[in-house]
Amino acid sequence: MRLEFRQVSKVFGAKAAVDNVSLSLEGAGFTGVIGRSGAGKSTLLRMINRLGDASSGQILFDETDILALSGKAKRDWQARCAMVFQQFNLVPRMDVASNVLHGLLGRRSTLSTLFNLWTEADIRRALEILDRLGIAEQAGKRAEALSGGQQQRVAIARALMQDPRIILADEPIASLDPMNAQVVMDTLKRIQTEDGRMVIANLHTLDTARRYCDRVIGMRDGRVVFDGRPEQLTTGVAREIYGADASFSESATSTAIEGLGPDTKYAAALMGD
Ligand SMILES: Nc1ncnc2c1ncn2[C@@H]1O[C@H](COP(=O)(O)OP(=O)(O)OP(=O)(O)O)[C@@H](O)[C@H]1O
Repeated sequence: MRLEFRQVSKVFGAKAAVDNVSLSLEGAGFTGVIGRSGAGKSTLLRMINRLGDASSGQILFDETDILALSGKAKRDWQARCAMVFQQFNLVPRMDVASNVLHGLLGRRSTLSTLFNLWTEADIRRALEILDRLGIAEQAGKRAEALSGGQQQRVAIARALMQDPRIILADEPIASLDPMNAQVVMDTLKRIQTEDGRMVIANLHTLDTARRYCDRVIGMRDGRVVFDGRPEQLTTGVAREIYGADASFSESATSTAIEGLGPDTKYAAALMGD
């Protein structure tokens, strides 16, 4: 599988949130997109599954121009590239299993959705996915009763229900404590390596990008300013991506997954959040 951006831009008013980006992703890798707040990471991701349309350029998936899709073809594409969000976007009062089954929305008739007419096979699959992600025992609970890390795993389970080729994760761990962040990142890594899905994740910390990604894309002011392997992501390169001055410190972008990290408020301030 191949996802290719050809001179893609997205303009809001006079501002180019994404500015003439060309890049190509091949196969089932784990790609991290990093950059300070406002660099254009979310805008880039949202264009892939057509949550936001590009102003110009082309995005090709295996030679299909996905920006030209409409109607059913567009909905089918959106099911093939599922999105996971920072705030999980679950239905809080609904039980976990139903939240997962809602991943099938768009593939079913409105009527069967309205009356919760899931097939037995669908329900079995939802439970299998929850089991695989280690949260089967939560299936009957309301989503809002779960911890943030568990909720994000439910969101990933909902995404998997669509059997997507691509998983787009927009700051999937930004609202989680270090322990839960690690569980969620491990989960994303597993479904990339075990299932052969392409994962593209916007990440706000360098150590996470280094630890989980095969490839890192650095964005600054809408442009791709770095595209390489995690080991090429030196402190100097990071400084260029984040545009930080001499006070930039590598550890300031750490999530402290290992429990050694810095004050994350300081990191957020440094990156302009
Ligand atoms: N709907 C919109 N209307 C106007 N401007 C927008 C809109 N969405 C994004 N922008 C602008 O586009 C730029 C890129 O935003 P984007 O959210 O893609 O950045 P980001 O790197 O994901 O940042 P963050 O980490 O804060 O989410 C920002 O300057 C932002 O203000």
